[in-house]
Amino acid sequence: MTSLDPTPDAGTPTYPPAPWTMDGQLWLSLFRVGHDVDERRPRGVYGVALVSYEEPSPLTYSELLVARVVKDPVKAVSITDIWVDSPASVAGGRGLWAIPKELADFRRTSERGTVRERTSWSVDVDGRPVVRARFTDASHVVPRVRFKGATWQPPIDDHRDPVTATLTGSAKAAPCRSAWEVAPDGPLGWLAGARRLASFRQTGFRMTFG
Ligand SMILES: CC(=O)CC(=O)O
Repeated sequence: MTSLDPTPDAGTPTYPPAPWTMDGQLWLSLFRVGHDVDERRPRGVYGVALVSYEEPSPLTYSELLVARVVKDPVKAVSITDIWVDSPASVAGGRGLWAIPKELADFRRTSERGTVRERTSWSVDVDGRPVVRARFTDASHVVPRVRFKGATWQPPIDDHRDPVTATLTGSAKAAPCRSAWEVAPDGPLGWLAGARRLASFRQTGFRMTFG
């Protein structure tokens, strides 16, 4: 895998060139936020996902992201908040696609029975909780389905214009049970009172992004 140094500055982590073909697993819940939070976070439905990017992905890391669907100027998902535990992923996400990644600490434990799997996640920033979440699912027994979509991100850092990126892939996907605790005084405190609508798990996804 070749790497790109996004700027001539020493100190910026190198990252793989786009597109990234990523393998992993994902846990997603949809929440309805009943009030406008700020300009980037109007009232509406938000997806909150925990993702584990695994071998043979060109970068392996854990991720917490919050996103909503936008229709203008394109129909796409726009990520409002995102943390990962890989400095190279932060640099690549920001440099290639204007995805506003920051660093956090992640812990995940999983227990698999004959059919069901139970997974717990915790995410902290600077030693302070952001979210805790628990899931129970059986997605590893369902057939694989294809998905495709796009992200649209307003400019950050050195970007002058919004950035759109496409994604296509497949995964075993099924509804799951979830329980979330969002730290009310943490960076996602604006989600703390939101109503959970549904939860899904993707096992064994492979997607090409960008
Ligand atoms: C390719 C990516 O940037 C995926 C992600 O980390 O959100």
